[in-house]
Amino acid sequence: MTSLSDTLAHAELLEALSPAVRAAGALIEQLKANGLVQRDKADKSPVTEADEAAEQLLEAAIRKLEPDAVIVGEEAVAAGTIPDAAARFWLIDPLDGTRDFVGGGLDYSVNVGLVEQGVPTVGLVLHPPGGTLWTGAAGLGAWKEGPTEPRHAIRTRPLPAAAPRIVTSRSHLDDQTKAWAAACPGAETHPSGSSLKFCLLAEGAADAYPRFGPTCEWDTAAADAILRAAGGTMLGPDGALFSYGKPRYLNGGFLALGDPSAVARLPAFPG
Ligand SMILES: Nc1ncnc2c1ncn2[C@@H]1O[C@H](COP(=O)(O)O)[C@@H](OP(=O)(O)O)[C@H]1O
Ligand SMILES: [Mg+2]
Repeated sequence: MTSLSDTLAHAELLEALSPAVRAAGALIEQLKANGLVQRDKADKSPVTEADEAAEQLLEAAIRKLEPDAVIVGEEAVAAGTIPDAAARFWLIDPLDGTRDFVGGGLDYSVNVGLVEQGVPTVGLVLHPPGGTLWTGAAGLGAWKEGPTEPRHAIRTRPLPAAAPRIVTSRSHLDDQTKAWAAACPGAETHPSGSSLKFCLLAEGAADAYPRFGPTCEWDTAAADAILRAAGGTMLGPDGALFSYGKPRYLNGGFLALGDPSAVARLPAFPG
């Protein structure tokens, strides 16, 4: 069995997994260029061969580092492989934003996150169309790198006094979210798809991401780790830090913030 002392340090995990996440992104782009075959899962959400192939690649990359790793992957769960939550486990969403992806949109991402004692501690998020990779690890910091920008540290920004930027789901925008955003004086709202919303907070390009409806833990863990490592926070409806390893890996609503002190200056969440 792998013990905590056997596992690689967080910085080494980021280094070892970055090429795998990039390879998964390249595979997704290649399969997209070849033409996608789409079908509906039991929950009626779409899935393609790109989701499944990318998850297999990522799972193999984690197993190479940690043969006994507990890995919770979106497509494996859909196929009935649902590991019990452990003190240390990985969450993979090989293609977050599949609806956008199959619709020809570009807001989709590859996500790998590590959870330790309920806290997301390591995260990698790739935007395959743009080739941008965000990474972060608890206590170490967060980084961004892309074709036109070398790897550099990112930080969240203080909540601006005027015109805070609120990111919301494009495909699951509900009335509660609209009402919360409308109650923020002078706010600009930007609908977008997938975990990329957290990355905008992490790099200081947006301030809040309210989500009232459910998501799954693999949708948020990787990007949540990056956001926290960049100085942000992620709160549940009770105002406590959002935790992982919940029943069925199902998330309730959350409020992700770039500036943790913003919670006192924004409308009450969930209201
Ligand atoms: N009712 C629901 N229950 C669980 N997860 C949901 C959900 N509605 C949406 N999601 C999740 O929200 C993700 C999309 O987020 P967004 O709306 O911000 O783009 C989807 O990820 P996938 O595309 O990986 O399936 C999906 O898992
Ligand atoms: Mg997802």
